[in-house]
Amino acid sequence: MYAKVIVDVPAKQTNRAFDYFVPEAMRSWVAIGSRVGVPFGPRKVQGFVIDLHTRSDLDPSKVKPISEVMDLYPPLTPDLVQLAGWISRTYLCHEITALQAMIPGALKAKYERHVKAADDSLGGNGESGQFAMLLPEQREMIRYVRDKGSVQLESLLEKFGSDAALIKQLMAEGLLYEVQMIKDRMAAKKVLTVFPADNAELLKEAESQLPARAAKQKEVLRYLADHPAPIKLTELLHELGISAGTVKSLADKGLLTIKEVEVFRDPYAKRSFAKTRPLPLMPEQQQVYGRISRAVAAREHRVFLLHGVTGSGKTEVYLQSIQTCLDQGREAIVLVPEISLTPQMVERFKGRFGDQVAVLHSRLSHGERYDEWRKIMLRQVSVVIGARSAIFAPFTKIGLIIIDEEHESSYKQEESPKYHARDVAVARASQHDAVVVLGSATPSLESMHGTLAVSAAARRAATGGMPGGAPAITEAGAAAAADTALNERVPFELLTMHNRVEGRPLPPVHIIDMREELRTGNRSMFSRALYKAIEERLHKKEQTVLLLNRRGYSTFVMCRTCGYVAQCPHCDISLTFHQSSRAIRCHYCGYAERELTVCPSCGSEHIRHFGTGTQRVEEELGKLFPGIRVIRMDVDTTTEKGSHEKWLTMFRNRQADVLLGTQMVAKGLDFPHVTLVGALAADTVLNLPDFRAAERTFQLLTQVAGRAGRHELPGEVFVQTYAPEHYSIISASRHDYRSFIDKEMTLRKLHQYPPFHRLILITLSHEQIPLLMRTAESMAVRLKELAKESGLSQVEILGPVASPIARIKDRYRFQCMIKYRGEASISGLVKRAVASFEDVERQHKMTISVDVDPQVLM
Ligand SMILES: Nc1ncnc2c1ncn2[C@@H]1O[C@H](COP(=O)(O)OP(=O)(O)OP(=O)(O)O)[C@@H](O)[C@H]1O
Ligand SMILES: [Zn+2]
Ligand SMILES: [Zn+2]
Repeated sequence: MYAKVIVDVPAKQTNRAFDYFVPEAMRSWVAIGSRVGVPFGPRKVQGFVIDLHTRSDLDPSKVKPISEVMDLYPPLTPDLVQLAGWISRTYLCHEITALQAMIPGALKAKYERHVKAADDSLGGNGESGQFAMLLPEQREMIRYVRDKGSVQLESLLEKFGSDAALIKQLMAEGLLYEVQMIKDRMAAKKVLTVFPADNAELLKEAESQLPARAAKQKEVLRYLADHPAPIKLTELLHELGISAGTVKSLADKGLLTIKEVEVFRDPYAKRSFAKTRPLPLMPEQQQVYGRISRAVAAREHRVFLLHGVTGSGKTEVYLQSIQTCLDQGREAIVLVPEISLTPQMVERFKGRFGDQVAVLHSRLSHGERYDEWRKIMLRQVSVVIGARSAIFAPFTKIGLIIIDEEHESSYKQEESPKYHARDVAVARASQHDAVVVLGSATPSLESMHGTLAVSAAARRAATGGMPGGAPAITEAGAAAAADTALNERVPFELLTMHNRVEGRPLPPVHIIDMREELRTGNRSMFSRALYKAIEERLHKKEQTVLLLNRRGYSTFVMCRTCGYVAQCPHCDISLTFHQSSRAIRCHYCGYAERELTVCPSCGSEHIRHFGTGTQRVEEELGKLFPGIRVIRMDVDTTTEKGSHEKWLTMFRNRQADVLLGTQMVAKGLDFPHVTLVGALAADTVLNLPDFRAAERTFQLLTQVAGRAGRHELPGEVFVQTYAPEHYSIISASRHDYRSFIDKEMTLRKLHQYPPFHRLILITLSHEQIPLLMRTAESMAVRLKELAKESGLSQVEILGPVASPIARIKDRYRFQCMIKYRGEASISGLVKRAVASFEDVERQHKMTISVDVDPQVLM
């Protein structure tokens, strides 16, 4: 039997499967999705089996055998392996990178360098010849390595005073040689557990026969007869105040056994979740639930876009739809944005489905994540809730995939593989004939466009070709054929919930023109109206949420005398001030220096951090309302594990009057006493050079406004802005998604932006501008040539231009943008263009990165 293996060497030359022989003894363990260790050149590397064959096209004598199988059960399912191929072709990344993204960090291979001694290292006749010529220390080393079999290089260096030259010499002479070992980063956690003999009578009898001086042993036996369940060794010792020796001697007598048992690190072990029952649904919820659950029951691959206003009860619809899915014996995946993966959200799912739920998010430790993932592997759970990468949960019978807040840009991964979880979800659901629900109060333009694409898809199906009849450049062969099914997009079906639960009204939103405030002499960051509203809430003991959108509003450091702005010496961006460390820091490369007290340019002392940081808002609140209790949530206050949870619990328990924060306070929160929401600077995002600026502004304002008045108490919202006439702000203030989407769609179409045109961003970076510019120029030329050659008329190549952030870590950056229309896959074209620059990449250390459907254009 032969295996096709993708090896853990992310490079263009190795981005294909290699054939390996599967030795007889391993046959029952090797399957598609297995992790294996294989010889690769002089080294041993980890790889994934993506296919199995009875024969190989290569000369059998040249095919090397697999050296080890890493797991008892393959960590990837066959459908995930297929999906990885699709991801690598769709997002133009190495297949190994896609496969690695699907397993938890704990399973990523750790390569250890070990040293072994050559068989004849002691010389032909004992310790003579070559050996005798060595330094005493070197002889000592060889003996040591021989004794141990193999020694990790670092520990050898440590033991022998870290003189690498001595070891190098031994290697050069062939007396020692290096081998590579593959280790997991993390192992399953095991604890010693005591299993009493299962016959209580036997234990009692043994107890009575033991001599009186064995009092401790007698006590253990009595305890175990009364508590026949297995117990952790440490617990037993603690419970009875005895030593391990006592238990050991009972084990020797065969009255109990001590075994290592796997335990799961459970981040929620100490929490209990009150069991909840399905709520009777509101009429709109009932309708939507009916549509979804019928599709789930019919096992049809369908995609629903659920547009439900804030507080319309989308979560309850998700929960009941999942129940339908579980009732069929199938599994469900729920994706939520990282920042809204709050305890409150987890509680709702754990409360309904209890131990059937696994939770995957980045705040878990490596070990906790690994254990949650293993619960999925071992089929101990049937629901997983998690951030982006939870879409790769190794379930085998998926019936339903839910993406909450589907418009969130965090569903796009910014590093390779640069996949969009929404698109991956649709592809994965099609593999399982599963239903996808995309939920949001502010659906993205891309998804809304998906609901309009019905007729286009129907047309394409009829003609069997690509739009406009242009031939698509895709890859030849079986891979492309395998992708066709995953690329086939079903039209999205729009479901709408216009009303909040119990007919509660959406809160009135007041737009405050901050220019007007300034003209009439108010220089504070709070408008008079918002000030009054907060005062009123304090008086009535109701709560306030304040949003300060930090994006585009960095707390940069500026000299008020000469205008000097502190910049990173390695990147073209300004340094930002960090209160906790009193340092100024670069967000891109981590460069940091101490806070400035005098201007390095003019010597003035009037240099300070600028921009309205949450910190300054907190200070000002304290001045305006003495005694006010404020909880501040931003990157500085939420780095500590569990801090997020702590702040929100405090706020829910009404231990604070104001919750002040960045985007993280805008989503998902559901607190009954919040009656006021203030957005302090609504328009900061509008100034970013990003065609999605208006969409982001509308979404953020709608979401944060949605935090007010969700329960009995009516709410009210104030939006402070310098751009009160902007349509995104006006539409958000009227809760008018329709008018926003119409206007925005028209503009996108006019300017040929997504969702009407699609984008691929190619970024090149290098330390020297001339070479970079030349390469970027020829990249654009090459792309144009290829587009022309293949007769793709609807492809436009823009650039090259300097990237908005023109330098990062001392490397300059240029970009080319490809704009194209329709569903035509032009990935083959881009791949060929990039491939023709392989030599430049290698020789000159040029970096070329490709981002398909980019979310960030910097
Ligand atoms: N059928 C129902 N009957 C009574 N209360 C309900 C019902 N459905 C939902 N609720 C309650 O209404 C509130 C709002 O629901 P939920 O948080 O699910 O809204 P949502 O649509 O997810 O809102 P958002 O998009 O703002 O997060 C919650 O407190 C929820 O418990
Ligand atoms: Zn100055
Ligand atoms: Zn920097």
